[in-house]
Amino acid sequence: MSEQELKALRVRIDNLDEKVLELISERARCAQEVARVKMASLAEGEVPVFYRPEREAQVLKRVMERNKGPLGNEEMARLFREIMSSCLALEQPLKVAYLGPEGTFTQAAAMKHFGHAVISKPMAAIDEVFREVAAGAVNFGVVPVENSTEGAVNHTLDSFLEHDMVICGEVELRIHHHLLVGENTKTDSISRIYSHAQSLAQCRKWLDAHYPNVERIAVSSNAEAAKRVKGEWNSAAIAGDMAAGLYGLTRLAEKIEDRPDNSTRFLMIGNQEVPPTGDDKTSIIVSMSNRPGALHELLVPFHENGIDLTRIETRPSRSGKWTYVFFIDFAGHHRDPLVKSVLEQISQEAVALKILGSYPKAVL
Ligand SMILES: O=C(O)C(=O)C[C@]1(C(=O)O)C=C[C@@H](O)C=C1
Repeated sequence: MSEQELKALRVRIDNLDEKVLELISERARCAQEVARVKMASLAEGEVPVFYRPEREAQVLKRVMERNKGPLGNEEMARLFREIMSSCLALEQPLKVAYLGPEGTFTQAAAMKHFGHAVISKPMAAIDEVFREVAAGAVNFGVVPVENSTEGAVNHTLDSFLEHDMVICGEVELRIHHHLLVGENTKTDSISRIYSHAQSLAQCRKWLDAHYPNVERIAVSSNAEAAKRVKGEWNSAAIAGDMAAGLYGLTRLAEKIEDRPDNSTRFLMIGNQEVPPTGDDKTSIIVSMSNRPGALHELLVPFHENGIDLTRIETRPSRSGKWTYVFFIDFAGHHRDPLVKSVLEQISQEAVALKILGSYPKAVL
């Protein structure tokens, strides 16, 4: 390519950037107008709801449907995700608590769902995220709920039994783990590897093969593991890209998770009910009396009405020995007539039924 060609293309890019800039600014002014309309149409005592997850899901889907490339759909939606995040911040800057410290996969999930224009607050434990939301100190919380290799995150499920929370979104994140070391690490003398228990489990086979005699130490998060390694010469951490960047560690081995499709699903929790989008999921907790056939009775209405169950998890209930509650996720919104009738049937058989929330299926 000649210098002249390059120069001409850069002039074209500059011109296009000016147009993109003007269009983004126009969109942002439009969002400010939306905020004004929302404020003007409030009934007395009503609080404005600026964040609209159902609308955001619609916008992102539309972008993906209309995208003609060469950028991929996900890439394009990610750009629009950030534009919308900044537009919302003009209306109201959202405060979001997540399972910290900084650099965790939960923080990455929060950014993937809300974009970067939020005020984010790392919390030391899952229960603290729930409490922060319940206290109204933040608008939303982000917690992990299940991993494709290791299964349920029980702390999260149990926290739903203790707090009245509304699930208003979900996000899935591909989890890549790396073996990380600091500048001073003697890589041939590694005698301990730190990580969160779930991550150690997700890399068990790799560790057995490559570091069979090295002590594995479970700590509160991957980011905490990365932080410890920074100051030690004989240790390594298993953590992701965000933690590596934050604590200045380098990758001794990349993508060491045993399953290449290793993914974690996260939930957004708050107090806001989300209207239907036509492509939603609902999460419920049900407790049944301890008698033969109870689980069967619970599942039949879903089957008979053709409702797709996406997940069922059992946890000990807090109210008696050897009694259980079921966490169930299924396709549909609790306001859909079919779902409504299934929930009515179940509530006739159940000891208790609680709708945790209906929310748009993850778009990104
Ligand atoms: O449509 C709205 O209600 C808006 O506030 C606008 C907008 C957007 O930028 O598109 C911003 C924030 C909401 O969460 C959803 C969408």
